[in-house]
Amino acid sequence: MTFQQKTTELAVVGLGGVGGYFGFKLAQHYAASAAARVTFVARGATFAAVQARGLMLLSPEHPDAVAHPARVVETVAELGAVDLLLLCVKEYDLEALCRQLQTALPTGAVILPLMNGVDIYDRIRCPLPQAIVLPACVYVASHLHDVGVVEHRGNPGRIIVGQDPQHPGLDPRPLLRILTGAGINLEYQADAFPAIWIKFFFIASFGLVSARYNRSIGQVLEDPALRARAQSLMLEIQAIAQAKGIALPADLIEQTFQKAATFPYHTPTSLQLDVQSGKSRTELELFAGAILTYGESLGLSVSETRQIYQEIQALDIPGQQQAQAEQERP
Ligand SMILES: NC(=O)C1=CN([C@@H]2O[C@H](COP(=O)(O)OP(=O)(O)OC[C@H]3O[C@@H](n4cnc5c(N)ncnc54)[C@H](OP(=O)(O)O)[C@@H]3O)[C@@H](O)[C@H]2O)C=CC1
Ligand SMILES: CC(C)(CO)C(=O)C(=O)O
Repeated sequence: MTFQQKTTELAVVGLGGVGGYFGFKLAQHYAASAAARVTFVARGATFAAVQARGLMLLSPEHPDAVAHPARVVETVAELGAVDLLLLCVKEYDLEALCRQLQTALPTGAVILPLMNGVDIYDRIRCPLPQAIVLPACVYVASHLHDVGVVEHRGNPGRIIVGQDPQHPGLDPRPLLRILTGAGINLEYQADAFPAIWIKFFFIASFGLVSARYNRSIGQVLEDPALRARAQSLMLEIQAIAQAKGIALPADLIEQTFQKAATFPYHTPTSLQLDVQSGKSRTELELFAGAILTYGESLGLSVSETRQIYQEIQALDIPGQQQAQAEQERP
C-alpha cells in the first residue's frame, strides 16, 4: 500500500510586489507536485491577466518568468479549504479584506501576513479573534511592473515569522516547510515582534525620507542631509520602542544603515513609489501615522516625524489631485 501525503492548500491574496514574488515561487515550484496546491486571489485587471497568461516575475532568480497557479479566484469567498493563507495587500486594503474573511476564512486556515507595519497582527486579530495569525515581516525589493508582471531586484526575498502568541501550543514550523520547500528564504523566530520592529525601524525611516525627496535607498544613504533626517526619525522610533518595552539592539541605527547599504543603489521604497506616482492611497499612515499615535499616547516627542509627514502630505505630485478626486467621486 502506498502512503499518500496530504496536499497542502496554499492561497496568496494580492499579486503586487510581495505577493507576486512569493506567490510566483510557490506556484512555479508546486505546479507539477502533489505536495501543495496554490490558489491566487487577485481582482480586476490582475485577475484577468493572470487567469489568461499566468503570473510573470522578472527576476534574476527565475529564468522561466511565467508561473501558472492551480487556480485564480477573485475573492477570498471562493477559496474553499486552505491550510496557509498569505496576505500580501497594502495596509489600506487590510480592513476590507479582514471583513471579507470574517465570513470566508476557511476553518483551520493559518494566516501569514507579509506586510510592513508594527500593528498588523493586532489589526487582523481584532476582526478575526479566533484566527491563527503568524506575526511576520518581510524583506524584498519587488514592485509591480505592469498588470500581472512583477519585477524583483537585489537579494532574495526573506521572511521572518514567529508563533501566534494567542496559540502558543501551535508550532507552525511543519506548515512553514512548504514555503522553504519552494526555495523561499524563511527564518523562524518564536517571538517575531523584535524582528518586526527592526524592519519598521528601517522602512519607516527610509520609506519616509525616500518618499519625501523621491530618492532611492542608495541616494538617501549617500546624502548627509537625508541620512541625518532618517537618523532623526530612527531616534523617535527608538524612544517609542524603549517606552513600550520592545528590546532592540543598542547599535540598531548603525545596523540599519548597514542593512540599507545591502540593497542595490537604485532600489526605491514601496512608500516612495506610491507617493511619487500620485496614488490617492498610500501607507503614510502605517509609517508616520503609527509613530505619531504612539508618540502622542506615550508623551514622547515625535516632531521630526510630524514635520516629514506634513511635508509629504503637502507634496504637489502631478496626478495626485486627479486621483484623489476620482477616489472621492460617488
Ligand atoms: N514591495 C516591496 O518591495 C515591499 C513591500 N512590503 C509591504 O508588503 C505589503 C504589500 O506591498 P506590495 O506587494 O508592494 O503592494 P502592491 O500594491 O504592489 O500589491 C498589493 C496588491 O494587493 C491587491 N489587493 C488588495 N486587496 C485585495 C483583495 N481583497 N483581493 C485581491 N487582491 C487584493 C492589490 O490589487 P489592486 O491592484 O487591484 O489594487 C495589489 O495588486 C505592504 O504592507 C508593503 O509595505 C514589504 C517589503 C517589501
Ligand atoms: C525597502 C524594502 C524594499 C525592503 O524590503 C521595503 O520593505 C519596502 O519598500 O516596503
